[in-house]
Order: sequence, then C-alpha cells, then structure tokens
Amino acid sequence: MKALHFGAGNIGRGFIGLLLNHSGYEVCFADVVQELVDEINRRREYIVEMADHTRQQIRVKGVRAINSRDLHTVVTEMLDANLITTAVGPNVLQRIAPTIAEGLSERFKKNAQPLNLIACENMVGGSSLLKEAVYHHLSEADRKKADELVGFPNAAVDRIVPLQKHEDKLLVTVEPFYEWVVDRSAIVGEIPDIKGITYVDDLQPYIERKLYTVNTGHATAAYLSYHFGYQTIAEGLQDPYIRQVTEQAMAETSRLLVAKHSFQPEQQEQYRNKILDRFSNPHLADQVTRIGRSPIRKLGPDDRLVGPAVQSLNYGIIPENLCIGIASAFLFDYAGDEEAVQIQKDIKEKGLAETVQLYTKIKPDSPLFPLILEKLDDLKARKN
Ligand SMILES: NC(=O)C1=CN([C@@H]2O[C@H](COP(=O)(O)OP(=O)(O)OC[C@H]3O[C@@H](n4cnc5c(N)ncnc54)[C@H](O)[C@@H]3O)[C@@H](O)[C@H]2O)C=CC1
Ligand SMILES: O=P(O)(O)OC[C@H]1O[C@](O)(CO)[C@@H](O)[C@@H]1O
Repeated sequence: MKALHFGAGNIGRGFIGLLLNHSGYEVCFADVVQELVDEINRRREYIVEMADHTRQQIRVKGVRAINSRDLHTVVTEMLDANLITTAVGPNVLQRIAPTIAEGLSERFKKNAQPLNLIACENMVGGSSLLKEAVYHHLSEADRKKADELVGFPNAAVDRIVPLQKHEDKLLVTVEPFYEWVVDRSAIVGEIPDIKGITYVDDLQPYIERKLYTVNTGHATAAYLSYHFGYQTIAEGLQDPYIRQVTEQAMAETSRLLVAKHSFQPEQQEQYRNKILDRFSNPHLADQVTRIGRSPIRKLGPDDRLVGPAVQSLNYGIIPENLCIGIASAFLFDYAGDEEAVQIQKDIKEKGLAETVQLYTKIKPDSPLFPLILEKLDDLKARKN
C-alpha cells in the first residue's frame, strides 16, 4: 500500500506520515522545499519525539520524498498510490489542485482502482474544498470517472506541533495527544486501515468541536498573549485575564456545541480542561506568532472565531468573550506575518470598523459588531 502525502512539514512528518508509516503504508512525501526533499531521500528516515517527560523517540523508516512542483514525478506517483493525504495549509490546497487533477487524468487511463484524498488541514470541509478545486481542472469525462472512483472524505486533525528548531532538520517534537477523525461515508472502495483514525458517519459535530474548542481557545489565547507582550502560549495563559477570557470563550463555544450537536455538557467540560492543559504543556515552547499565523484566514466567517460567534446568536448566546478574541486578532500587528501586515494596512487606510466588516463579514446591524469594537477599545485601554 502506498500513500502520497503533500506537505512534509510539522503535521506531515510528525502526525500523518508517522501514522501512515506505522500502519504499513509506504510513504512518499511531496513538498516544495527541495532541501527537505533531499534530506528525506538521503536518510530515508526521521525521528518523532514526544513532548513529555519520557522524550520517547519514534523512528519513521523507509520514507522518501519528491518535489511537488515536478509535475511528471507527482503524476507518476499518483498512478499506483492507494491513498493521498495533505497537510499543506488551507490556502495551498488550490495550488496543488491542478497537479492532482493531472495525476487523476493519467491514472484513469491506467488504473481503475478507487482512491481517497484526505485533506488534513485546520478547517471545516478541507477535502471538499480540494475536490472542488481539483474538479475545476478536470474534463467532463474525467469528472464522471472521479465521481465513481475518487473519494474526498473530510477530516478533523488534532495534534499540537510547534515550530521546530533542531540541529537534526527532520526531527519533529510533537505532543503525545492526537486525534484524526475521518468521514467514513465519503470513502470510495475499502476503508483504509490506518491505526489511529476514527471513522465517523457524520463529521460535522467532530470538526466543529475540534475547530471551535481547540483552535478557538488557542487563537484567543495567542492574540491576547501577543497584545500583552507574551512570547509563548504557556506564558500568556499564566496571566489571569488571558486565562479567564480564553476559558470563557471556550465555555461559550461549548454552549453552542452542546445546543447544536447534543454533546454532553460534562464531557465538553472535560474536553476543554484537557485542551487547556495541552496548551500549557511545559515540554512545548509554542510561539504565539505561530498559533496566530494567517489572521485573515482565522477571522474568516466560518473559521474558529467568527464562525462560532455568529452561530451562537442563533442559540441565544451572546458571545462576549469570543468577541474579545475577534477584537484581539485585529491587534496582531506582527511584522513577520503577511496577513497581519495587510490587516494593519487596512485599518490605517479604511479605519477599524470597515476593516472588521471586510474580514469578518459581520454586518454593522449585527449585535456582534458594536461588541467587537467595544472590546477593541477595552483591550487598548487595558494595555495602557
Ligand atoms: N502544526 C500543528 O499543530 C497543526 C497543524 N494543522 C494543519 O496542518 C497543516 C500544515 O500545518 P503545519 O504542518 O504546522 O505547517 P508546516 O509549515 O510545518 O508544513 C506545511 C508544509 O507544506 C509544504 N508546502 C507548501 N506548499 C506546498 C505545495 N504546493 N506542495 C507541497 N507541499 C507544500 C511546506 O513546504 C511545508 O513543509 C495546516 O493546515 C495546519 O492548520 C492541523 C493540526 C495541527
Ligand atoms: O494551523 P493553523 O490553522 O494556522 O492554526 C494553528 C493551530 O493549529 C494547531 O497547530 C493545531 O490544531 C493549533 O496549535 C493552533 O490552534
């Protein structure tokens, strides 16, 4: 069994590649960083280290890599692949779609075996988005074949893997916890036998629970920590105000999730507490600028902050603390992040209110709109 995995980065090597390898798949990574591709091919193995007191090292053996810009090689690998996975970032899915479409077209001429493509990105509907982008590049005839032979099951992936700084360029330090949930109903052919995947028939509750708890809490804590001058999430969460807002924002999304998906309140509370402990893992130095990266994406209407805030209103919840999280994202003026720079430029040129509307798509007549602006003033005042 062969898996082609796009993105040999932190999640690619430290989570998806590891699980595929340990389930017996021959893993071929496709990445755009030639140095990384060369190093994987030179060593054919790498180490994943657990961020806990054990510092357990797991060797991932027999892997190889290709450059995903090399169309011919990617297409060749796709001809006999049994599974394709991605962990490249939501914005990159559009970029790899033409290559995947070309690979499918060639594959259909030679191989009528089913194939599943699982996008392992932090978003709702990642594989569906990839499907739409791939279909855009397929002929009508190939779309029909893809309807029959290719599955794009959505997935929720959860494992905190911070930025890596090691002499060994391939070593990845990861938290011990992981969760990979995949929509079984969208699989074509046999269900891939991968140790560590939980298959479910309806992914929506799971992806929303993950994105709107782990990522909502993380983003809220990260933007507030940045605003108040903390470098890592663990440092920020020792600040009583940041801790309180983060906990309350996660409590607000829990109320939404309980109301919308009938999760048990007690289970949801346990889930939240475990996540707060994971954020403060003393064995991980997780930079707030990593967690806050790409604030335009994170302020999107369906993403971790605005998504649950808007939905909360439908259940009679006024998400005061989520609005603090949203407001704090507009204060993320980190010069090392293109999207943060763009937001600050827009604030200067268009003003705060118009910029909030531009990125969140929240209209001024929504009760959330004045709340966000009020929280922005409050956050600025608290810093002075
Ligand atoms: N780091 C984490 O803790 C988690 C990350 N995720 C998600 O996983 C995805 C990847 O995140 P990370 O691994 O942290 O990022 P990363 O930056 O470490 O890895 C992304 C990799 O994709 C590669 N890449 C970029 N463009 C490419 C292309 N056109 N073709 C092939 N490879 C390409 C990059 O060179 C890089 O090696 C994101 O969607 C993220 O939201 C999900 C759960 C946890
Ligand atoms: O990977 P993204 O979507 O930029 O966001 C960072 C988030 O992803 C994670 O790395 C893993 O879920 C979290 O640590 C953080 O909330």
